[in-house]
Amino acid sequence: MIAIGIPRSPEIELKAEGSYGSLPCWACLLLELRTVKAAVVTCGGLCPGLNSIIRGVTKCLWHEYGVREILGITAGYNGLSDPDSHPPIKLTEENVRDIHMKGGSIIKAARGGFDAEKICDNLQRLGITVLFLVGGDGTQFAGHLLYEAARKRRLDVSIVGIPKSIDNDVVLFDRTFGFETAVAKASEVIRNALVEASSCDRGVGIVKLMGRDSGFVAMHAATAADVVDLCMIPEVNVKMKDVLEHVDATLARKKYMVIAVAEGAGQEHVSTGKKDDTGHTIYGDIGVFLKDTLNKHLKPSGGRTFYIDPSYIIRSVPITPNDHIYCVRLANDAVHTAMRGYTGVCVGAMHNIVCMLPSRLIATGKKKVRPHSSSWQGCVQTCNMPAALSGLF
Ligand SMILES: Nc1ncnc2c1ncn2[C@@H]1O[C@H](COP(=O)(O)OP(=O)(O)O)[C@@H](O)[C@H]1O
Ligand SMILES: O=P(O)(O)OC[C@H]1O[C@](O)(COP(=O)(O)O)[C@@H](O)[C@@H]1O
Repeated sequence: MIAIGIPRSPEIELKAEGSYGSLPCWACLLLELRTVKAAVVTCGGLCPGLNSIIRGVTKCLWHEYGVREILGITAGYNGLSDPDSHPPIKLTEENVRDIHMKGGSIIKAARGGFDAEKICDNLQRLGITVLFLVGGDGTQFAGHLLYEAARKRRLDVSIVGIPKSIDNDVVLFDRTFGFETAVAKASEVIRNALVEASSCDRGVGIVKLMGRDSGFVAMHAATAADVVDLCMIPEVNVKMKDVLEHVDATLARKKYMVIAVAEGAGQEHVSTGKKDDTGHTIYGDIGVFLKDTLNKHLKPSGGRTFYIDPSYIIRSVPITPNDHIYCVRLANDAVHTAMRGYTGVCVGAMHNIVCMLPSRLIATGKKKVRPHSSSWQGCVQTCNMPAALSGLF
């Protein structure tokens, strides 16, 4: 594993030196293991693989370090700020044994509830010395704030983030866990849409996929399914006139077609101008807009749409085998990172090597599809989309 520009937690280093003179850190940690109390929390929306991460962290702590005090914090940051209302559960080697077989998070994932000072109080009160934060850029931003607050108090706690995003929109790291699973499920749904569309004269299957700000799921699923004629992503603005022309040309050629659209695509046509309580933009429904617009457009010629919105089905499925392997790797490396006293960091793969980076870097924004990239242009080519919809003009 590689550490990029990261100092070790000074508090932990000082203590180790004070207690054990010049013993190497690894040995110090082995001697300190009796005092380790770990906790893991899952924040934000669901994503395939959360249970694999919880299990991987628990098993690594249990078997590699002999840690027996492991808490699953329930309901995201709510459970850290207010553990009396959201009591933690004990994680053991036994009660996590088979949890990777199902989707979701056994400790529940949630938004809201972040309060750095209250969380520091509770970390002290519960005696937590190692904390794993599983969540997206928002969670890791909050994780950075928590690291700063803990540092000010000189709390002996290692805070290590494991970035999560079904949209694969986490910056700097190669990919997020769960993304491959989402693409596999989304491709399957796209093929269902093909069955409907192609079993009807002038049928148009529309599949709306997750991706508020980044179109990786739609792009990869469209490319992988290899039956899509139009893919729309948030990073590429399109004119409805060009969309309708492409629909007409495709139907004239094939008599049916399939559209994969990311939920954040085409917001210029459906913008609500509103934000929710947590400050996130409320997106207009591009899927329903496309369905209604195309139904109106196709009615005179006898065509129709088949609209599928599988969002929560996709993110609630169990993890695929390769993705599970990635989760185990991330979980193990997160544990090794924390047990060496690093804090305020996230772990993830860069060029397929698991690295740790300061959490504040992960929180600097969202990764986006680049319209000029070979991935997007490859998707455009696979879908046989015209230049006007390619994002190049
Ligand atoms: N700027 C912020 N300041 C404080 N807490 C935040 C901030 N952004 C996110 N959080 C906390 O992290 C949680 C998860 O963030 P969110 O953006 O909803 O999902 P994700 O982690 O998947 O990006 C939020 O509900 C909130 O508790
Ligand atoms: O309905 P919820 O739970 O607010 O979540 C919806 C959003 O979460 C996402 O799945 C993204 O979440 P992550 O990238 O953090 O996994 C979006 O694609 C979707 O719009």
